[in-house]
Amino acid sequence: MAIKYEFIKQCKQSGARLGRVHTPHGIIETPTFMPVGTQATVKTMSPEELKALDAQIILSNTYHLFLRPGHEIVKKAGGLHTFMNWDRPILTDSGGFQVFSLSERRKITEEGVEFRSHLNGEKLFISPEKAMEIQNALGPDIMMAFDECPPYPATYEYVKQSTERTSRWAERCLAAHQRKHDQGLFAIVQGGMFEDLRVQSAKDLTSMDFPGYAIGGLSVGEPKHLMYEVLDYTVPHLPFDKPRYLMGVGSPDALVEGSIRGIDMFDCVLPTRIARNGTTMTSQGRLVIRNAKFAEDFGPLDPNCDCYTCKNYSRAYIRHLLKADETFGIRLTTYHNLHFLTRLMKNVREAIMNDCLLDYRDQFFAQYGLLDN
Ligand SMILES: CNc1nc2cc(C(=O)NN)ccc2[nH]1
Repeated sequence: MAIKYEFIKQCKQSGARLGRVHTPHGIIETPTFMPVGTQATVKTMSPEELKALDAQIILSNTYHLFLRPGHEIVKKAGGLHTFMNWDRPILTDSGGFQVFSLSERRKITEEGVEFRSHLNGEKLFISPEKAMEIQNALGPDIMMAFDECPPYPATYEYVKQSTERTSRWAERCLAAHQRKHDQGLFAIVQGGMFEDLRVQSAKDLTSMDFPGYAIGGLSVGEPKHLMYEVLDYTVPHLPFDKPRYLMGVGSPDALVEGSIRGIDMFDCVLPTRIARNGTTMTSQGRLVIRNAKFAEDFGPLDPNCDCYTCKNYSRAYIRHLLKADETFGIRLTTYHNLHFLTRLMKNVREAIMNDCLLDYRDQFFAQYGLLDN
C-alpha cells in the first residue's frame, strides 16, 4: 500500500484540517511534528523513549547516510527500519538541502551536484537518479525528490532558473522511482519568496501527480511574516487530498501558524539541537536551564508538563548534570523538548476537532514568551 491521505475534518475557525497519512509502517495523525534523526538516530533517544513521547514518524537524512555509513551498508542491514530498530514510519529527505547547506565547493549542473564531503573532502556527486537510488536502499516510507533549496536572499532570476530545474529534477525522480516496499515519493515546491515562481512550481509539480507535496526553501533566514505570506499564497495551489509538509519548521509559534495555514507535517532539528545546550521549551517560553538562578530551583522544568523529565527531575538536578557535562542531562532536556512539541501538536489536533484553533493560538501565545531568562 503506498501513501494515502485521509481527510477527516476542516477547522471552522481556520485553514487547518485533521487528517491521517496511511503508510506501510502505520498511520500518522496530522498535523504532526516529526523528530529529526539525521544519522539514523534521534540524538540520545531510544526507539522506546520516542514511542513513549508519541513520536509518530521520524526523519533521516539521505546526505548524511550516503556519506556515512553509506546506503549500501544500510541496505545490507535490511534497510533503515531494521538498522535503527524503528518499526513506525520514516521519512528521508533527498539531500537537496544538505548538499547546499553543508558541503563545500559545490558545482551545480543540469545533471546534478558535484561537491566535497564535509567529513573528509572527498569529491562526490548526487543527481536526481542517485538520490532515488540512495533512498530506495534506505527503504523509508516517504522519500523526497532531489531539489535545490536556493539561498536567501537570492535574485529573482537565480530563483527562477533554480526552481525550473527543480521541476525538471522532480520529473527525473519520478521516472527513477522504483516504488520498492511501496515507498511514497513527495515533491518539493520551491520558488523562493516570489509568488509567481511559487505558484508556477506548485503547478508544475501537481501536474506530475505525486502522493504528497513539501514546501521547501523556507526557514532559511527570512523573517517569519514572510514565511507565513509564502504559505498563504502557496498552499491554495496544492491538492486538498494530499499531505502538505513544511520542511525545516519547528518553533512552537511556527508550528501553530503553519497548522492554521493548512500544513499537515513539520520537521525541525530545533528541539533536539537546543536541548544539547540546555535550552528548554516550556509553556511560558524558552528556559535556559544552565542559568545560575536555577541552581536551587527544585521544581520541574515546566510546571504544566506531565513528561517523564518533569515528573521525576528538578531544574537544579538537570542544571547540575549539564554543568557537569553528564550525558543524562541532555537526554532529559531532549526528551522534554520533543514531548513539548508532540504534546503541542496533540493540542492543535484537539483544537481543530473543536473548531477553536485560533482561540488556542491566542491562549498559547498569551502564555508563551512570559518567561524572561
Ligand atoms: C531549518 N531550515 C530549513 N529549511 C529547509 C529547507 C529544506 C528544503 O528546501 N529541502 N529541499 C529542507 C530542510 C530545511 N530546513
